[in-house]
Amino acid sequence: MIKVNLEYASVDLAKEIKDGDIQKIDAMIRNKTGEGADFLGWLDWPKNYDTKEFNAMKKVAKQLRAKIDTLIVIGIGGSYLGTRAADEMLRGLNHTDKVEVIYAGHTMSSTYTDQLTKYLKNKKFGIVVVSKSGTTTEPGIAFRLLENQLIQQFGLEAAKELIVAVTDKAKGALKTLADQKGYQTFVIPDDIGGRFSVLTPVGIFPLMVAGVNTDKILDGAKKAMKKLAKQHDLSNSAYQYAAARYILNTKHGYKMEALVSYELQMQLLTEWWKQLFGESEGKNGKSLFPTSMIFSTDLHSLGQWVQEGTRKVMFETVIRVAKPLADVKVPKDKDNFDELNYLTTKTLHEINSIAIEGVLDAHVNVGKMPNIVLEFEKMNEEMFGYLVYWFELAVAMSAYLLEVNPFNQPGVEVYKKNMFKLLGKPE
Ligand SMILES: O=P(O)(O)OC[C@H]1O[C@H](O)[C@H](O)[C@@H](O)[C@@H]1O
Repeated sequence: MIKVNLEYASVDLAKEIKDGDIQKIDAMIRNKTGEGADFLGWLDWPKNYDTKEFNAMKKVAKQLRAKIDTLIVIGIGGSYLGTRAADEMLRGLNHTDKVEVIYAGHTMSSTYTDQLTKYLKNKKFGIVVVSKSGTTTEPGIAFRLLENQLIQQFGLEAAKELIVAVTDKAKGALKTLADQKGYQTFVIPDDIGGRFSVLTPVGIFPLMVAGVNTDKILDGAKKAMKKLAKQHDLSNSAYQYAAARYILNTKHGYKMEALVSYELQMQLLTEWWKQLFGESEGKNGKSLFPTSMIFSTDLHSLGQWVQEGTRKVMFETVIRVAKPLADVKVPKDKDNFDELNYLTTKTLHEINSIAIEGVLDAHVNVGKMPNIVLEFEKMNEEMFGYLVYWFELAVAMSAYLLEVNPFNQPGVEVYKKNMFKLLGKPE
């Protein structure tokens, strides 16, 4: 379902990396002998997840969905980006669905929070609050505010049916609070870190409430798991991608990778990818800075920089989708004042695909910017599950190639400590 095309990348895997090194790291991942191996629960998750819990989630999600018109998903980082990535990629602007999903707790903006609380005054809303640690400040504040509002609007008893928490099985303030107040909880497994957790209740439960077919997402992930588990060397496409970006970074001197999609509805997917790669690899003074662009949108802003700005700093990784969720025809117009009739023999997706060809040529051959092309078969639920698993395996390989632990994020604590000190948080 994903092919890595290195035709435009100026990388020769056979010459620039030893297949033996890839095989060694693959064995380290599979045998769980590398640094951070306690957090490899995602590796077998598509076959190991608890179907009983998933059936219970389906039931609760159905009940909640029947009661609300708006779902507030509270969470930050790995506790929200994957859900929103799937929601936007799969549902997008599909307002025919009965539940609108709004995200909170990923910001401390007072303006956003105030606007949200006002917007919810006339809504029948429910809350899914997600936090692995159960102690993160942003979702904590958002939950305190919105829980209060929900209780005021619908009463204490109703709150027990309108609020669900996804958190650690035993520890953290959120778990204590949910148990004390009688809110339903679902579990984030101990051995799966936040940014690897979208296929656990973290992403799956809110997506169920949103009406997304999560069985298909998990089918896609299982497909990826099965296929990639058989390929221990550079025949594995996730490893090809990891190796190519590693070579561009460490041997050709590139410092940044921009993930580019021509699908507007993959914008949040690129945000999810940024956390996955940024937190997994940005350690010990190493790794590429992960950034992203949406084309053709950003060709009209950053396109100039990409074409002619500083060279040898950034390369692009382009997602090319073969089959979109839907396609549109450009209509014929008898007057043709806008002079677009020449496009009416093509669909919008065909035009978008031709744009990719033109841009690749401009950026690679004229602009001398390497491009890795990721060929995605389609853009549906199955594909979402597949690509999540695929990128997770790729980042594990990629971080181990850099000799960093893919599964911790010690640097994130530095700002938090400062902030808590300044805020006078009790020890
Ligand atoms: O799920 P939580 O414990 O609330 O954490 C949410 C996020 O915040 C932290 O600061 C971490 O750096 C992220 O990896 C994590 O995804």
